[in-house]
Amino acid sequence: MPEQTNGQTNGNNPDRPREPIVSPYQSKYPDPMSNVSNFKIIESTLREGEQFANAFFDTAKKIEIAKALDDIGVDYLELTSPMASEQSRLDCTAIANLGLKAKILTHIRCHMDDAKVAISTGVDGLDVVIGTSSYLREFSHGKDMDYITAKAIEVITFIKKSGLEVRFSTEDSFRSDLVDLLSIYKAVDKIGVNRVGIADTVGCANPRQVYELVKTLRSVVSCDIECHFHNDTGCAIANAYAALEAGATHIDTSVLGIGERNGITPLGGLFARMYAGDKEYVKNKYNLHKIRDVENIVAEAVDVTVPFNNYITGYCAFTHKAGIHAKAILNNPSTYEILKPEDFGMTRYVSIGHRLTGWNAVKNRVEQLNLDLTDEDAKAVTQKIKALADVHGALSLDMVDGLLKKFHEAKGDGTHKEVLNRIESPAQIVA
Ligand SMILES: CC(=O)SCCNC(=O)CCNC(=O)[C@H](O)C(C)(C)COP(=O)(O)OP(=O)(O)OC[C@H]1O[C@@H](n2cnc3c(N)ncnc32)[C@H](O)[C@@H]1OP(=O)(O)O
Ligand SMILES: O=C(O)CCC(=O)C(=O)O
Ligand SMILES: [Zn+2]
Repeated sequence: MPEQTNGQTNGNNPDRPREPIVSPYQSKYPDPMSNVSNFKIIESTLREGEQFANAFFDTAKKIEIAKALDDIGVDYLELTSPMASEQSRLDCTAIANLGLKAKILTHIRCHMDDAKVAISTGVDGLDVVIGTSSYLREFSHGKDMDYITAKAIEVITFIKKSGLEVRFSTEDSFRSDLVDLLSIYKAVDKIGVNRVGIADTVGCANPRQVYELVKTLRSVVSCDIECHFHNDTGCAIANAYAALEAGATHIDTSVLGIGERNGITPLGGLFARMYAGDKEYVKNKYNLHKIRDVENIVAEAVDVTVPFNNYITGYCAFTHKAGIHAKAILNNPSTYEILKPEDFGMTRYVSIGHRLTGWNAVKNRVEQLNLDLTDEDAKAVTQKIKALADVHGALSLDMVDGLLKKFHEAKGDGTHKEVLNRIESPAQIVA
């Protein structure tokens, strides 16, 4: 049994019962609009992620990340525009030639020059974007909707002629006029664009607004619908889920959510959310055990640590602490877990060396250590752990084990109660 030293015991027990995830609020009937059980991931760590403040990926690192994401089974990899720099262009070509299973896309402005250079890199498809909100029309490119529509048609037609997949996206969609949006999406759908994209560029949208816009768009275009959500106001994962419920087909992600400002929908967070929606679809399609590896590669590359409360891989994502939780978790992990750690290559821990612990969790540790102690004994040691933790803070698992072993030894000659009374500090346990 692998052990932790920070007061945590591995509570995994394969003999314990597990139940399927069931929510009484889950609809009993299939929703024909919803793509929660049928979606694709456009992984943009190598595009949006490169826009993260700390990001600088050299060619070798981009290739390492691309391969790691390909191992996970993401459907697409989106790369920085080849117009960004000469090295960006060379990197696009290099990754397009790796022979990965994922389709390779690059991201360009709605501009013929960009399209020509992008096509020459050998990627499988181009993601074309142009801002349609009044902010971007006035302060970014300065073009009106007539110009944007005509240019979109010209660029898409050109890309299609080259045989590549093409997506057309409006930047800042949620601050754009609805009639403008639907008109341009209809126009590009008519000429055979493969996907249209909605982008919450400033992270202003909420799930209800997302649902409404995607549902409306779904009734207007026949092509696929991609969605891109920034996380400025904390809705990026929920918005992705709402978009899929409303009929979107593709979601943009990045590893750890890195991107411009505080980033976009994180890949791991999307996995967690979608697993709760349709576990079998997510487990069968994606290699969930690899998420930790790619997060570690990216975290190191951009010089950050994986957040303590990260979805799935945060250090406490599967740690249970309070006595009430610990007892129930040890009886049946589904009581307090919606995600099975083992499905993600992770391990559950039960933390017992603190003042919130309960005798059931301590008794479980007694059993793991094969000690012959009664329930009353476990309760007595639990009280000692609490008393020590009140004064000295949390005890490590080694300390808890030491206390249990000392108590157990002393039981042989009947001095266990005295031994417990004598211990006034953790130092005395190891003495
Ligand atoms: C919301 C997003 O994240 S969109 C993706 C953002 N990605 C990037 O910006 C990629 C990295 N960018 C770059 O390397 C550079 O900005 C380049 C190479 C794309 C352009 O560089 P520059 O020519 O020096 O222009 P600059 O960055 O100052 O301004 C952007 C130019 O693109 C134009 N533009 C902006 N958005 C678009 C668009 N979607 N479609 C067409 N043109 C656009 C602007 O009007 C401006 O043109 P100007 O040169 O006539 O002023
Ligand atoms: O191309 C897109 O759909 C999104 C572009 C982008 O990064 C954004 O609008 O935030
Ligand atoms: Zn973005």
